[in-house]
This record gives sequence, structure tokens and C-alpha cells, in this order.
Amino acid sequence: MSVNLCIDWGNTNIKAAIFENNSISKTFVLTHAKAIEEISSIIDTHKPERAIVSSVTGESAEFEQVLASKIKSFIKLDGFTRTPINNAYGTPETLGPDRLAMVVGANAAFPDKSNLVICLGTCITYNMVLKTRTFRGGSISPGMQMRLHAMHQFTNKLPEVSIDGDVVLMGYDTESGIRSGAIYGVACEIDGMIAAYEKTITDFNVILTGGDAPFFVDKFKSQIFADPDILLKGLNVILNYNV
Ligand SMILES: Nc1ncnc2c1ncn2[C@@H]1O[C@H](COP(=O)(O)OP(=O)(O)O)[C@@H](O)[C@H]1O
Ligand SMILES: CC(C)(COP(=O)(O)O)[C@@H](O)C(=O)NCCC(=O)O
Repeated sequence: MSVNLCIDWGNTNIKAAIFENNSISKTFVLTHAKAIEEISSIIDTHKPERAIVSSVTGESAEFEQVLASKIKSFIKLDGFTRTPINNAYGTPETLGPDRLAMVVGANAAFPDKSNLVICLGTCITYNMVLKTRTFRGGSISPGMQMRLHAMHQFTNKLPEVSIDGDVVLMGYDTESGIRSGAIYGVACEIDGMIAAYEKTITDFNVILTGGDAPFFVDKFKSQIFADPDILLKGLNVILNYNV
């Protein structure tokens, strides 16, 4: 049985998965303060032969050193790593590896179609991989929490509003108005982005992922697929591709 360990170190959360024979057998969310201890325990329990990390922050450096010392076959993903798709991004040196992993995951799941992967994480990213297996890039915009927090941070009077609470289009007070702007703003942005892509690219899937995806999954006009693990699945594909 092959056992792979895939880790997605985002700007908010650290997610990990164990793949046994290329299916996810267990997923984890690691704690920042104890990430090294927790991953060491996961390695001791599951004994993965190979591991891969996608990180969008410099905070993971020590964690990666520990992984490299414990697992002989270890990859730190970046914009230059060999993958089954062609990377047409203009600056692979600054590309978020999470974005590359997502489109590899999407192309592996739906190889006969172009795929627009929308990740609702700390930021929102739009990531287009054509059915010719080319990653064409996309967009980066502020995430849900970032929008709510920014309105408090950059004004004098707006309160910090939680995502949890009444969500109505016509906000009836300050709190519901802020929540409406942030949540309906994201939903309308996504609908508008999909419509803009439809003008230039025909017949593509939309795949929604990221921590805030469950909140939005039934709020769009277009038909979408939701897959919380598309990034981790892409990491597993890349790991196998580099054996
Ligand atoms: N248990 C949780 N901890 C932190 N964020 C969560 C949690 N559940 C949902 N979220 C939402 O998920 C978002 C982070 O999504 P995620 O995809 O994990 O981000 P990243 O990949 O940037 O670390 C947060 O902005 C928050 O709104
Ligand atoms: C856009 C991102 C911040 C998204 O990260 P996340 O919000 O998922 O933590 C990350 O992919 C990143 O740092 N990208 C670098 C810039 C680029 O992709 O061009």
C-alpha cells in the first residue's frame, strides 16, 4: 500500500491529508503553535513514504526542515515543480503553489474540460486551467474575513462584524449592512467573474473550494462543483508525478 502525506499551509489554516493508495484516508487541521509536534505524530502513526508541502507563507520553513529530515521523498511545491499541466503563469517564482495544486487537482478530476477553480480562503483566487492542460492564471481578491475585518480596520466607526448572523440583502442596521456588503459582494463578484470567463472560454466547470466555500455553495446562478479537498488531491497527483 502506498502512503502519501500532503500538506496545504495557507495564510489562515494548515491542512493535511494522508492518502492511502491515492484515496484520502484521513484529513487534519494543524495548530500553528504545535504544527511540528502534530505532524511528527501523524508521521509516526501513518508512516508515509512520501510527502509534499504547498506553503504560501515563510512561517513554514522550520516545519519543512523537520519533514525533509523525517521523510526521504519530500517535495516543497513551487511554481517550477514538474506537474502534469503546463504552467503559463508569467511569474512562476511568485505564483502561490496552492493555486498550482488546485488546478492540477481539477484537471485530474475533469481532464476533458477546462476548469475554473475558485478558492474562498484568506484571499479569493480564481484559477483557470484549460482542457489543453495549461494553467492560465486568474485573479486574486480579498477574502470574506478580510473584507469584514478591513471595513473595521480602515474606518473610524464600523464595528468588527462576524460572518455568523442574519444575512439579508437589504441590511436593516449597521451590522447586517456590513454583512450584506461582504457576503452578497463576494457572491455577486463570483457570479460576475464566471460570466466574464463565459465570454472568452467555452464549456468549463466551476469548482468551489476553501474554508468559506460551504457558506456560498448554494448562492450562485451557475452550476458549480464543491470540493473541499481539491488542493490536497492536486498535491497527491504532483507527488506521484515526481516519483
Ligand atoms: N475552523 C475554522 N478556522 C479558521 N477559519 C475558518 C474555520 N472554518 C471556516 N473558516 C473560514 O475559512 C477561511 C479560511 O479558509 P482556508 O481555505 O482555510 O484559508 P487559507 O487556505 O488561506 O488558510 C477563514 O477566512 C474563515 O472564514
Ligand atoms: C493569493 C494567495 C495569498 C492565496 O492564499 P490563501 O488566501 O489561500 O492563503 C496565495 O496564493 C499567494 O500568496 N499567491 C502569490 C501571488 C500569486 O499567486 O501570483
